[in-house]
Amino acid sequence: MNIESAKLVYFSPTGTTQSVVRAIARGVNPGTTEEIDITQPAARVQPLRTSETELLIIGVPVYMGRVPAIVRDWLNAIVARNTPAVCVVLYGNRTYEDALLELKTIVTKSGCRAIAGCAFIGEHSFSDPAVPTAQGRPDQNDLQLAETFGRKIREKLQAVSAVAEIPEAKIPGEFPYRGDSRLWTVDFIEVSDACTQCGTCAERCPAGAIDPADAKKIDTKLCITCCSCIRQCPSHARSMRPGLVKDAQLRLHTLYNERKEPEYFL
Ligand SMILES: Cc1cc2nc3c(=O)[nH]c(=O)nc-3n(C[C@H](O)[C@H](O)[C@H](O)COP(=O)(O)O)c2cc1C
Repeated sequence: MNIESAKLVYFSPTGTTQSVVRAIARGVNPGTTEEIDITQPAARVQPLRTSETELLIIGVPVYMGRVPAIVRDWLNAIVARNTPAVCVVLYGNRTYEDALLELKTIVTKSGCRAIAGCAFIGEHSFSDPAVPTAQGRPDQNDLQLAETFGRKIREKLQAVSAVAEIPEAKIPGEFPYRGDSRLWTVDFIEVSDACTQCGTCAERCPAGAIDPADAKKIDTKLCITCCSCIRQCPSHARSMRPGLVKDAQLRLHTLYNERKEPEYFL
């Protein structure tokens, strides 16, 4: 079967998931693509509906070994009918535990057929140039591999005449899921005098945790510690203050400095 269109769906506060999903789509090379970026709260209001005639490439980062809780309700609300789906997780060189299996299970319950899955490595959200973890990932090699994976998906689709004939991908993982998806409630962002109150951080925060009227005010109950505001501040006014997250940054840098390689399952 020929797939004429693909929907690229991703939650990607620091951009690594987005770039791998796009690279896979380049390899698949469908006629048309539509991007559905669910990083912002406003994009998670409408549920997604898909059909058998389009390919879904759906990506999330791994948070505590799991699919981020912030997008789980939206993912569970997807309405699909036999839609072939590619499940993508990005993790920060520690481990993806059961996140890929969890994503596959969610999309399957929504009516998709999970025909492929992969786990790629992205620079850890807590990484910075002084204390890096998986810095610069995904790199050129990763993105080339993502394109190759995309081409293999295309071949898998072309070898059959209907979605029901495509074997489901065997995804590693355990149930009950091992990771505890509860995130830390922590006041860890330092805002310096360089802040111009431009509002970029509040606009891009995936959790709506930053007050648009005062970038120094953060609702720690909503904050998901994704560090998008630190990365995207045009004045470099935001940083991590000492504490739980900063300690984790050093721990990750020390314990997970050996390069891991992407894996894919078809
Ligand atoms: C709250 C939180 C929890 C995370 N948990 C894990 C984890 O369990 N294992 C891991 O290897 N990386 C973990 N990471 C790192 C992200 O999975 C990784 O940096 C990913 O590439 C970020 O994707 P994005 O750039 O699309 O936002 C975590 C990041 C955050 C913010």
